[in-house]
Amino acid sequence: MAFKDIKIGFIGGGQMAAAIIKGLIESGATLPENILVSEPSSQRRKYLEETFPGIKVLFENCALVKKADLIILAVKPQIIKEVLKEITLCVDYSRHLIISIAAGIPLAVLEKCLPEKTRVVRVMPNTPALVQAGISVFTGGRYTTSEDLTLTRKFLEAFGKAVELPEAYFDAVTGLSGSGPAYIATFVEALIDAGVKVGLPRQVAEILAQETILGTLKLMQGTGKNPYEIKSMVTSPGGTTICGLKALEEGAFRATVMDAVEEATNRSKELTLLALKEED
Ligand SMILES: NC(=O)C1=CN([C@@H]2O[C@H](COP(=O)(O)OP(=O)(O)OC[C@H]3O[C@@H](n4cnc5c(N)ncnc54)[C@H](O)[C@@H]3O)[C@@H](O)[C@H]2O)C=CC1
Ligand SMILES: O=C(O)[C@@H]1CCC=N1
Repeated sequence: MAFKDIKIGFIGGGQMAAAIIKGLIESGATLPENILVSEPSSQRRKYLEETFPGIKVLFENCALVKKADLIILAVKPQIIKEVLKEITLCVDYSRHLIISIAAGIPLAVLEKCLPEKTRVVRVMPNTPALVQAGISVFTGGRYTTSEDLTLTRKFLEAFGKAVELPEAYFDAVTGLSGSGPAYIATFVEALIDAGVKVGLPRQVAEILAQETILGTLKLMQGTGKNPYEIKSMVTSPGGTTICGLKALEEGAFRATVMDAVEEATNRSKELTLLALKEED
């Protein structure tokens, strides 16, 4: 079946589902008519209908499963088992491919809660999907075929880049790229406040902070230079930048960033342990 003919059903129409839906529609990968979402909140259903004209928004998860080929589990990890229990009778392993984006929920748990032989893929996307600049990591389960993985890649590449990795990396991936947009946004916010602190009007600080981050990444990608080389290009002996860098070192900037990624990774591991423990 061509990708454009596949019915894509999202269970849960929150932040991440909406980011992916916007990416899918704006990239032209599929038509709004091929997208379905099941969502219990009436306010959210109204928002989705108004934001993405043409998509089908439902209340019931099983009704969605019956109408879709590719099912995206986009609910919070804490309720995923409840949702799996609800849909398991409606899942047809020969028709459906299930993609879970839930942080910390391992394939083993997903497969155990679904009918035998169900083809399941675990994905960790991130919010830049909203503007087709996402980075997603995926891994196939026990029953996925190479066609399923090709289809998954096609789906993910509609809203950014996709990398296939073993499941053992998923907690670390969640800590880095899954949660990463929040760290970067916090850094941008800090730069803006810093600009205001040294006397810049806030609007000026906003544009300078954003363009500096965007420009530095483009510089890195455009020249192929590594972060150390980019840093050296800016840092003259006895100049201004080295004084700023010293302050970052005194504030343990790099250790703090490492701690942030490690804490998020550990939380992902905790969610996994919790999901596995409930299995006993
Ligand atoms: N927000 C992010 O940056 C990322 C989120 N994720 C994962 O995506 C999943 C969704 O996260 P968000 O979109 O941030 O959460 P969210 O809270 O914005 O969305 C979850 C949606 O599920 C709906 N929902 C609640 N109970 C439901 C049920 N029984 N059946 C169907 N829908 C139900 C909620 O009303 C809500 O709209 C989580 O598992 C999270 O770990 C993964 C990568 C990045
Ligand atoms: O904070 C969360 O739970 C989700 C998972 C990855 C990014 N955000």
